[in-house]
Amino acid sequence: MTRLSVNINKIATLRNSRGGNNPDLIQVALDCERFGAEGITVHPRPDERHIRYQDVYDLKKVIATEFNIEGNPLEDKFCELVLAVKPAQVTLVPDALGQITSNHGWDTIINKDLLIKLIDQFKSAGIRTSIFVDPVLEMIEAAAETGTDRIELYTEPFATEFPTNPTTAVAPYRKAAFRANQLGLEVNAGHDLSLENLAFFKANVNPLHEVSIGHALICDALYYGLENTIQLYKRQLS
Ligand SMILES: CC(=O)[C@@H](O)[C@H](O)COP(=O)(O)O
Ligand SMILES: NCC(=O)COP(=O)(O)O
Repeated sequence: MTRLSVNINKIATLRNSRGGNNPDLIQVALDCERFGAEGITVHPRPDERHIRYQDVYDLKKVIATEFNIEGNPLEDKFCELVLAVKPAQVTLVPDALGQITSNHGWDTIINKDLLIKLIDQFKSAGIRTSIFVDPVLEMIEAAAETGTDRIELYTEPFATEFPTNPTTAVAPYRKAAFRANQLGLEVNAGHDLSLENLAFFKANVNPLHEVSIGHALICDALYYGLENTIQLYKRQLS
């Protein structure tokens, strides 16, 4: 089974654009769960341009499915936030300050000692860990040596190449998931997954424990409505 975790960053972007509380992030998270989402993902950034740190504390109080917090552990408040909130999962992402969106995975070889320390800290607090990586075998092998529970495969390159050459686009991900599985790592995936490319990705990448999807899903919800959209995405994963 592949779980669908809905990333609600874009709901917070819309809310923040007018300074009030419309749409209500907490209500949207609860509705995503009611409509079938198996998890909620947020990726707070230091500029709080979408998810605010306070949102993360507020969400934790109400979320009944799996709460996944993504972010860079080198940012000032990130580790403190995650350790206080204790989500089901933390996904470590090596984004630079001010980056528009995530655009690469960790170099798990160069950062291995740092990652070992962080993973130990989060796992000791009972939080499942995931490391955001490109589908490169050496990076996955080094990730396994950090003690992490999972990796999250960064899927933007797949999504970009998918329309012209789906088989070539998915090949590195298929190999990466296979190797991760051999090493005892569970596999998540995310970034630019969509209604168009998700079923093909799922059919080729095994095992796949969770996908986190935000941008395309929220765009689709403008046309199909949130409930229908979540059901459409879940159908791609069944
Ligand atoms: C790690 C990842 O791929 C997503 O969390 C993505 O970076 C979402 O962040 P933004 O919504 O800020 O683009
Ligand atoms: N981890 C990926 C994620 O949470 C959502 O990425 P996107 O669907 O907004 O590109």
